[in-house]
Amino acid sequence: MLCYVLTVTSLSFSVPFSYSMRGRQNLGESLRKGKPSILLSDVILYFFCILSKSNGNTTASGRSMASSCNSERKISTGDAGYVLEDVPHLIDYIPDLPTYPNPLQDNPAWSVVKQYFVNMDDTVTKKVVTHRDSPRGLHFRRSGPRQKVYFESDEVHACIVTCGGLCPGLNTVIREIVCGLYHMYGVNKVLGIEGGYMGFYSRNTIPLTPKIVNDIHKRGGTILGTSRGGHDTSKIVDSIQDRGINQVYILGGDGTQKGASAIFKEIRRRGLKVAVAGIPKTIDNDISVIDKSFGFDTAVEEAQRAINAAHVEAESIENGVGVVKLMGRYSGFIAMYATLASRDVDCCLIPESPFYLEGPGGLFEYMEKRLKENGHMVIVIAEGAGQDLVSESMNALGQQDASGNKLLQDVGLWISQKIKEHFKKRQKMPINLKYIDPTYMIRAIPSNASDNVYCTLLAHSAIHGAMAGYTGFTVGPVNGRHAFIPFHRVTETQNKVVITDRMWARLLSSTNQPSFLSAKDIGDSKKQEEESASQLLNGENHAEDGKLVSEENHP
Ligand SMILES: Nc1ncnc2c1ncn2[C@@H]1O[C@H](COP(=O)(O)OP(=O)(O)O)[C@@H](O)[C@H]1O
Ligand SMILES: O=P(O)(O)OC[C@H]1O[C@](O)(COP(=O)(O)O)[C@@H](O)[C@@H]1O
Ligand SMILES: [Mg+2]
Repeated sequence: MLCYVLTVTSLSFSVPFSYSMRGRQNLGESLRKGKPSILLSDVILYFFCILSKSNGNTTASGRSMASSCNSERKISTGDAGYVLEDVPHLIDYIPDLPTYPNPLQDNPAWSVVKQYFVNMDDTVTKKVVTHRDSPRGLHFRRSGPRQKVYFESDEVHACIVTCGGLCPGLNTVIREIVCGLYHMYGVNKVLGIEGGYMGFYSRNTIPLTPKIVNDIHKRGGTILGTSRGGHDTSKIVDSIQDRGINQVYILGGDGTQKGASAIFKEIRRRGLKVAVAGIPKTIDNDISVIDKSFGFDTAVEEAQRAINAAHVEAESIENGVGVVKLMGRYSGFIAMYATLASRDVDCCLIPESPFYLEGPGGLFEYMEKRLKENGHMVIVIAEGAGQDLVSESMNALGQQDASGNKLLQDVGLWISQKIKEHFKKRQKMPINLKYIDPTYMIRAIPSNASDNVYCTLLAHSAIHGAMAGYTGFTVGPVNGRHAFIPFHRVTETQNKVVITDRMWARLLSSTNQPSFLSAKDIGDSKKQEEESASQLLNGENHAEDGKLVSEENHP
């Protein structure tokens, strides 16, 4: 049996985790050295794994399993270093809830599927690259329809809310939740909460039906509106309770998922039969664990148009320089993928890779060389790149938005100005610079075909999970298979481009830009890389592994 109790585990410090003996030795070693960079929660998981060896249970398939009662996490272990990090369920705090047959079994579209209910023991592995002796590592519960559901169709009163910045695909997810609930589960009471979290207690609601949402996937933005700030947990839960809502679908990024986790905890504290499901949204692809976020593909595709325009402009004039700013507050995935896809970019600057302007190996030296060779060049810069340099020269005040996110200086304008000033001094090399900032244009478009399909799967995963009584979870693909993931896993760390991964090397070799790293930096990163490779083999699972770039996905 799985169970969990409440502890505070959000504090982040560092020790690697592994189920294996080798991992235990590493943990001891790391504790002795005080090595930075892993999570307290993983330490808890580690100690649990040792303790749980004597606490055996049997799964539906008859294999031995052990389960955790020592943290807020719902963890069970199995043979060969198998660890399942499960998500909460309504029966964890409301025992004896009745179940009902899943209405999908009478649905003509679904009943033809050979195995339309997911096996209760199916889990999805976080680690796909393994060695013969390495432990199986961390797993998440596979998403999908279950044989028994915990809500009757006419009992369900769902609501949907969208929070944080815009992202292509929000309307598609809204549409697919409404249509999926209606067509798969016969649910027809769905409310849209207007204007983000604060809309729960300060705005009207919109009834959502398949007819109302029929065409919305063709529009950018969110028909519900969105906001930053204004998260008041008890007022939100009061509103959920007062309105008789029992399924809450929350679309948003890392901040939103933290808010969703607080809502889930308050709902559980009050003992309400309300399922809370998160659908991760971030155009920056900065949410960890999941393979990638919806809207990201669309953003990369749309960025091509801006890069192309910059290239056409730059190519048409002597010493033409095109500068394109793309979104990416802390993670440079859009800039990296847009650069790799375009082949017209000569330099890509991202937050994860610090750069400098002057002197040997700096940006200006590279620009001079490139302009001499080619007569024009294109620079792509992520909005969060070089913020330390910008703050230095602009005396930034450390302002924040309503959600507490750091407000960034316009690095695109800043770098354009710096480049102009530099080449003005170099009289023999006058340049012509065009700066393009397509950021909000990219964010406001509807999702492309592949994101639309992806949004549908995310919406369906969330619906199947909520109907099956799971709660306090977010959904997303892990190594290509959709899974239910506990909130804390996606909020503890951010997904970032790993500049020691092969993907960044591919980018450097395709643009030929300097790495801006000193020999010492390279030595340090190599050491880190070796350490993380050995941690990977020891079965440690870091939420910050950048799925889009990690070696796991790019052989
Ligand atoms: N730690 C937190 N706890 C509760 N709510 C939060 C937290 N961080 C952010 N939020 C709320 O989540 C919503 C969206 O957050 P924001 O950071 O703006 O966007 P995103 O979810 O895209 O990261 C806001 O309403 C904000 O108040
Ligand atoms: O101007 P806004 O609405 O605050 O949005 C700017 C931010 O939104 C983003 O597009 C996405 O941020 P979130 O996903 O955290 O909302 C960032 O790239 C950007 O810095
Ligand atoms: Mg965010």
